[in-house]
Amino acid sequence: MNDRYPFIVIEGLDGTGKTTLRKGLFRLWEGLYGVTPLCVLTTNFLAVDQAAAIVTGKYQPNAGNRDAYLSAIAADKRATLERLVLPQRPARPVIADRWLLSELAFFAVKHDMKVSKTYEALATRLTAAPDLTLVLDLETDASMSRAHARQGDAVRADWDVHNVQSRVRETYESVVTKPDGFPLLGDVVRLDARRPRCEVLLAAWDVLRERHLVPSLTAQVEGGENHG
Ligand SMILES: Cc1cn([C@H]2C[C@H](O)[C@@H](COP(=O)(O)OP(=O)(O)O)O2)c(=O)[nH]c1=O
Repeated sequence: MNDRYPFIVIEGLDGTGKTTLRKGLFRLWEGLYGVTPLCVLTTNFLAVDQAAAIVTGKYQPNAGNRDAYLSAIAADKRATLERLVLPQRPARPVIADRWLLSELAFFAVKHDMKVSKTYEALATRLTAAPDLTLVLDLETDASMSRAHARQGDAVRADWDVHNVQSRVRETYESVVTKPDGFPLLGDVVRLDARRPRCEVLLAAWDVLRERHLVPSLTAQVEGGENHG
């Protein structure tokens, strides 16, 4: 096992179980290896001068602020890579709650922008890809009712509605079925999120193991190595 830990992205509609899976992976890494992952979000407001463009472009999207928003999230992602993800990878895995796929869907749904066009705009600014993008897939009705049942859930009328979420899901699907066109997503693996959460966690862990993204426990014991 080299000392480079993986950068893992979890994508999926609200309510599909991203937080649940992230917490499960976090505990497995801590419990099995004594290594605490770093968890980041799709936007971390690290490019401070871009914060206003991010908030306006996300919550009041219109044709006039589209390009400024795209450029702002590219700058924020670049700052997140340079200041959080890349420096931490020698020491711990990094798990992102949403990353590029969510942005492709936002621009497709809100601005009718082709995913290839959004991708190109972001790709020119990004220096590194995750090893893996896990896409939690669940019928829109089911994800929405899970999300709405959540305590304190803030529902947005222009986003958390069935026809919008269905279009977001269709966009995910269009990308997941053509991953070769989107190398900055890393390996893209769809997980069936209808299953009980322990099965989803096991499936995700199997994907990591198959790709040698988790250290082998035997090697660790034999080598007396402790990554903590
Ligand atoms: C994964 C999962 C979550 N839930 C609940 C827990 C949460 O209240 C809600 C949403 O899960 P959550 O993990 O918060 O999803 P996301 O981060 O993608 O929005 O659904 C279930 O009822 N069953 C499940 O299998």
